Amino acid sequence: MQGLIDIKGLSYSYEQGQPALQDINLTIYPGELVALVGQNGAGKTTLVKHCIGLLRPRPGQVMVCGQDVATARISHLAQQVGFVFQNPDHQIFHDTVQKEVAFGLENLGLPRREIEQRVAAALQDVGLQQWAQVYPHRLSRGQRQRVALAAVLAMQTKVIILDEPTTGQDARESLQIMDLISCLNRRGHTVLFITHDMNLVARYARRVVVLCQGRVIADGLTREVFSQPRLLAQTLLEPPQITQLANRLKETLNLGSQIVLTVEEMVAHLHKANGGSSDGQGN
Ligand SMILES: Nc1ncnc2c1ncn2[C@@H]1O[C@H](COP(=O)(O)OP(=O)(O)OP(=O)(O)O)[C@@H](O)[C@H]1O
Repeated sequence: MQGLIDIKGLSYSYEQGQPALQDINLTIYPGELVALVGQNGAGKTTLVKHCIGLLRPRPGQVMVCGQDVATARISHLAQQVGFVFQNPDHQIFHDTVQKEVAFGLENLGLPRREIEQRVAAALQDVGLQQWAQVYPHRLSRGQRQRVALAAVLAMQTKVIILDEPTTGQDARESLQIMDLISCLNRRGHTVLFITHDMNLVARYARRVVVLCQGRVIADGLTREVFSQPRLLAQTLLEPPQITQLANRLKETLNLGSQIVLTVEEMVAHLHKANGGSSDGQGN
């Protein structure tokens, strides 16, 4: 299958810096929901900036929806791939939420009625419909993050990339954002998200890519990657606590080689160990 994002031999160094990326080879396929993880400075943001044309490969090649980012116009890429920055204030600059979300659509020259419909739908998706006429910087950081997400949703891009989408959200809002992202993925968007939260990875991502010092050190099913705690430790990451607890109780729970990713799975295994019948495997 052809990848929507296809990265070959990508390396990158900032001026006078250590290499931020070294020989990255990575393909993201249509319909995937992939988590990109790694400790601070591992190169995650640098990698995704190449996918939206903010950085140009040197050397290497990055193809996004069939376009080579080395030569594609950013405005063309923006119709295929949407990007939500870690800090929403880097992308919010209009004086109402409505105008902010409409901006990309106006640049595309869409009819007024379509713009209004898309903006309303996007604001509804992120739960901000009643804030349409508000000055964005009056909103909380979590709400501003959702304004930025709405602006991307309104563009209806095939690919959505999010750099730590739950930063500034409380636990309930984080789950709401991730549920929305998961819903967008089921509606057909291909999603790549950066996070430091391994519980979110375990709950939402079927595939995880681990970066360490600019290199991909693991890329596979979340369940398989989290079954290798020593590999994760190279980049100071740990599987979720529930996964670690289940590993310690492997024999009691009769888990064999099965990996537990969520509390719900743990409960199912406990139930089974006590004579119930659920197999508890999700992703
Ligand atoms: N604009 C820049 N100029 C110089 N060096 C940079 C710049 N941006 C990032 N770097 C360096 O490149 C390396 C990778 O940074 P990057 O921001 O991609 O990592 P990250 O994994 O996204 O980190 P974090 O989780 O802290 O956001 C780091 O060593 C960082 O200091």
